Amino acid sequence: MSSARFQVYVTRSDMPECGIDLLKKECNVKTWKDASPVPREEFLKSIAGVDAIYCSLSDKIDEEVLDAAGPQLKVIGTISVGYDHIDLKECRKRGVKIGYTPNVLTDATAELTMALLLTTSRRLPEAQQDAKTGGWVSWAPKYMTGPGLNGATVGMVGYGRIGQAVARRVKSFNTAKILYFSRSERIEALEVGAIKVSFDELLKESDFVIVCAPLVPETKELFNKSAFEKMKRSAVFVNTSRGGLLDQDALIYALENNIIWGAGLDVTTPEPLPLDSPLFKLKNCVVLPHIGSATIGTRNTMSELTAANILAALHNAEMPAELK
Ligand SMILES: O=C(O)[C@H](O)CO
Repeated sequence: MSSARFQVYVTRSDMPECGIDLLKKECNVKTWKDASPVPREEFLKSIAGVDAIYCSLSDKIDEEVLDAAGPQLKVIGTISVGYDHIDLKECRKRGVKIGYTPNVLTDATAELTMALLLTTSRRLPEAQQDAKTGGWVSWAPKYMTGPGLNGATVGMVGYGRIGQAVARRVKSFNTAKILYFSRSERIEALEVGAIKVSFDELLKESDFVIVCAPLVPETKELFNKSAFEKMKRSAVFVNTSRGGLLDQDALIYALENNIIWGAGLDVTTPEPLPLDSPLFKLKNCVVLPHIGSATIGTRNTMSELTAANILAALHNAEMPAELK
């Protein structure tokens, strides 16, 4: 084999093999030995001289990492559609390309968003717990009741690929109205008759508020105390995007004081959420461990796309999914 094989560092040992195998055909692949995020010190030490880094959303890619890798670094491939863990400006400054995984996880994430919404609104964890522990005494008319989607107004915050896929699914539940808040008017909204409104109007009108917007400086802590106070007391809040879109303490306050009805979170700050977080103690909150895209097929496709992005960049070819 020629000595010109590319050097790639992979930040955990359990990345789906199909992508790693693609890389191995052409590259020397060095992988962190454990199925957990590589410790920072180890990461910085291990990437000196590499051409590419295959990382996940748990790895912060900043100036220090780029310095530690060195000027030959060509590409960062992240197995995620979110890129808030990467310093885009710094990458751009150094000509380091970024590959990510849009589109391929849209359906899986939309499915999980619906599952979380229904799990929260229909109180499934609480109901199962009750059934298992003797709380199910008899059928009772008000027992385990919660808000339904039929006839409801649903507000989508963010109307990109995932937001649209959620809206299509929501529509099939016979909702009365779908509202959305987004920087620009979205032509795709016509498909489900979604109406663009201001953020405040969405908060005021919606029975369900679903967050599908990316975490960027403009959306950081968009949901603060004042936002929760503008929502209906009967509202269900669902976030499958990033924990940083909300002030978590403000959400805890809103849930503890019945300012909103309930919340379903697939993302938190930090991740994993510490076991002593008040969110775990609240009956009106469902917390999942960031599993939006976790179908077997989706994760395999994400891994292959991450590898394809890296290989294309290494060969100076067009990347299948470059973050521009
Ligand atoms: O950004 C992403 O890709 C999701 O949050 C995890 O798959």
